[in-house]
Amino acid sequence: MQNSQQLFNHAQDIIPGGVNSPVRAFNGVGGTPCFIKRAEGAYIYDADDKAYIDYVGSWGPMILGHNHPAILEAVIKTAQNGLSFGAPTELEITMAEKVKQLVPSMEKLRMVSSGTEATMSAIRLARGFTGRDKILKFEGCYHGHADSLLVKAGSGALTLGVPNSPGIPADFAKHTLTVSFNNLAEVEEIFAQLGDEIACIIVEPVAGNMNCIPPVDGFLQGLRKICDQYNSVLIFDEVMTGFRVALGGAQAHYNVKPDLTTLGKVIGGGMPVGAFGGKKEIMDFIAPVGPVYQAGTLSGNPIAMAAGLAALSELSIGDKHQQLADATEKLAMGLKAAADRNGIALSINYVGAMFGFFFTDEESVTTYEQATQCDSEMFKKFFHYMLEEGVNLAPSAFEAGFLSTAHTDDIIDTTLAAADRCFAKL
Ligand SMILES: NCC(=O)CCC(=O)O
Repeated sequence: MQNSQQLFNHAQDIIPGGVNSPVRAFNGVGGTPCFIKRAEGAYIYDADDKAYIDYVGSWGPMILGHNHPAILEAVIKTAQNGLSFGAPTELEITMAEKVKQLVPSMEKLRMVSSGTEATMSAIRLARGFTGRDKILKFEGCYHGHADSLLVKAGSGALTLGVPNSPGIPADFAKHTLTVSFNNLAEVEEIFAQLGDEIACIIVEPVAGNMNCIPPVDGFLQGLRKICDQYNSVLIFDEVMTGFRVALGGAQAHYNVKPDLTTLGKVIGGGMPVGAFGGKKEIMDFIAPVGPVYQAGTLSGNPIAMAAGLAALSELSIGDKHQQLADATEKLAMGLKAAADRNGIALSINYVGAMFGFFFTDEESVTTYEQATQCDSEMFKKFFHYMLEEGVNLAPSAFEAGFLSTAHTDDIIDTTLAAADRCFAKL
């Protein structure tokens, strides 16, 4: 059995950067990514059999912890009937009903195989429905890697310094307008000039791809009002926040109803799944009912539906989101206290089971500028000290952290004790 370093050396010969998605490559922090052998609950285990408390959670899906028995059982049982049919199944209806029950603004929805597919399809639908080409997004928000959306993008694109990726024709990118997150005045200004040409606003209601930046009071409500005024479609990209900041997502948490919602991550329980949906009249513009084309060989795949349904069902039992919010608050408050004890300036944001911390003197971080001006060298050091201590954080200062129901008080205490030692070393 090879260790992570040997595997990484080998992988780089045959896979670009040794990884199948750039955020895994440790570009933001340097060093060798941990190759993972297995995971259970709040822990992942690398090729050297070292255990880590995991705050990445496969970048979001693992809200019930890794390898949850109910999800595993659903996958195994469903797989025995065949892996894919390319024909409709009852499971897809059950899934659509479940999502609609939890996120009522999704009157009709369609399943896809990733968050990128969900946002790409939602954008096309908004354009087809309104007959307009321009879209509005926010700097530092990331909505997957479809062409129109890789403009001033967050996540790995921001970490690698390629928020405007080569390969996207200028003729495509020119239709994507960008303004500052949490700045309603800029949105109003651009709509005053071009409102009749803007098909939609797409926004992460809590920005999770430039660290973790919640919306300021009135921001999401303001976007709703502007879209109503100009007959533009309001799209909440809840790939990260869906079923995470509340059972009904950020739209339930902040009580703002979008026209369309995109989902991914938690909805697949760890399998490749995404979904988009919303108002009936808009969704009925999709083929085969309407003219806007969208399709997928593996869309609504039975194993993926079974895994996702098991995750959503399990998540609906009891008040898991209160437990998740309490655990996240304990972690956030504890990190802040540990930083204070060691004389380190730290600012923390958290909502539901999502958090981010910033090495900065600023009391609160609400903008892209603030997030990108934080001390990234300090983050790199802290990341590696924590990794040595057996705590796995997202390997970039621009990614939110995630908790799961498997993160018990004891596990958080262990994390905080490690953080205390790491802050002391900075
Ligand atoms: N913020 C990063 C993601 O959400 C996606 C993970 C990936 O790009 O691999």
